[in-house]
Amino acid sequence: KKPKNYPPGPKWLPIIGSAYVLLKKRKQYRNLYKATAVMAKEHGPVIGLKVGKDLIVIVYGKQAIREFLSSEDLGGRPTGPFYDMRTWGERRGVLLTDSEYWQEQRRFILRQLREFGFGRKNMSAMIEEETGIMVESFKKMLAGKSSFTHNMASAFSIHILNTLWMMMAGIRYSPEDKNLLSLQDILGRLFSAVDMVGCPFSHFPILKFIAPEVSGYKLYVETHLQVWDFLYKELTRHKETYDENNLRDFMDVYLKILNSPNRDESFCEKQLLAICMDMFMAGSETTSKSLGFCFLNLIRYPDVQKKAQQEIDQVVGRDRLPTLEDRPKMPYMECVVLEALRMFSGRAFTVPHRALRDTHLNGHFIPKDTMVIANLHGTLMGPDSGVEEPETFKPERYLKDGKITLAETYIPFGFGKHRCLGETLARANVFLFTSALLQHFNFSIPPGCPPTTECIDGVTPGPLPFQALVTLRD
Ligand code: HEM
Repeated sequence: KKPKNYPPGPKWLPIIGSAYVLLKKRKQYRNLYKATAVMAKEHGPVIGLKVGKDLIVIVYGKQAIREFLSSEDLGGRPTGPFYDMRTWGERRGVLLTDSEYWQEQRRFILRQLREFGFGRKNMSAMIEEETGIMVESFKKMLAGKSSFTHNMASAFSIHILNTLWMMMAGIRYSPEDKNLLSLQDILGRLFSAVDMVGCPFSHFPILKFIAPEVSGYKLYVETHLQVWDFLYKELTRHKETYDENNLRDFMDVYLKILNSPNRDESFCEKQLLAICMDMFMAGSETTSKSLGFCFLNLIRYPDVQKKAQQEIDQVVGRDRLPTLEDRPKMPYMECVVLEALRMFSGRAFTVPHRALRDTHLNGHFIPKDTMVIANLHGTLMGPDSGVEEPETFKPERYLKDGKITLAETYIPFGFGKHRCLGETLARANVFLFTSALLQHFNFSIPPGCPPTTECIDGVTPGPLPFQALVTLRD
């Protein structure tokens, strides 16, 4: 039965609840973010759903999103068979990262990542090396000609995986390496098996038993195990080569804590693997798809590209790659990054939260354990976002008198207790990859191949494959 004053939403049918409306609308609008934006028009900024056994609330619109992300009561993380590490943690007997544990781990991760990867110097050098590799591989693809066409929607994923894996385990693979390609493949399959608002088998647990293949359960378990094994092998290697006086990466710093006698109980080996898994899940597709949106728009808006290149030429020149030290002198490029992030997050959702106790949102009752998730389209592109022509790629919108000014509604990384941990790394990656490529190449629409602006529906929406004509700059 619907709880009293539960947020308005489509009618509930027995057993399936409102899943059928969500599915129908999703099919009609081809994207979950569009479907839920339309539902917000019908029902208001807080939409109450029931999918199978789960209560799910979707939040849309700038004010409701602010209230949601500021709420302590809504600061839990989902439990149960779900997209993140917990499911797989449960099977493996991990200490569940419920809210308190997570906040402790979160503080630790942020502190340590500042040293291995997020600290300005290390991070810049690490990403620059990778951008250099990407520029060289593009030059190879020219094969003596002045231009070639390339699918830019998926061009970045291997390189972004490398930057993440460098930070976690100190390993850089060559772009053709078997291990790296297999990791990319496994993660890709894992993403296709899950969904931001859960998977069929999490809402209808019986599907696990009666339809393991069709419900996606089998694929989900298999791919999780593969990533787990990949991480576990590396952890074993780290333990064998560990040297207390030479901490190489995030795994080593965590091992140091594990070796100390008075460590807190939330620290354990499985927790470390779970964090690595989370970082792959949260950091790989998000960053590479933001870069995909960036280049999709750079070919659609050649004037923006030209302006960015002028700034790069002026500040960096052509003799060395751009670094993070150049960033304060490149406000236009910085705005290109901000706009690319808006294009990505404006079609995405926050991570799912869970109501820790009975509470209220926007005047409606939210029972304990309801899953709550925000559609960021509401605050970054929606009608009340305050963003003019939200579908237009316009870096200038952030520049006021030569200074970058961000509106309160600009929250591509969320905010509050679950604010993105990887913001610094993600922004550095988008900045350095985009400026290094623009420094060396022009990108344009190949004759007769206009790109589509439709995007892939899924956990993280990305541009559909599109070709760019890549030409060496003179
Ligand atoms: C362009 C790239 C990225 C975007 C747009 C992005 C965006 C977000 C958003 C919107 C959230 C949810 C905030 C909330 O629910 O309140 C989030 C959470 C998170 N992100 Fe990112 N992210 C990006 C890259 C990364 C990277 C590179 C990493 C890791 C290295 C990362 C790690 C995380 C983690 C661990 C969380 C969960 C935090 C928590 O629950 O406490 N993200 N991100």
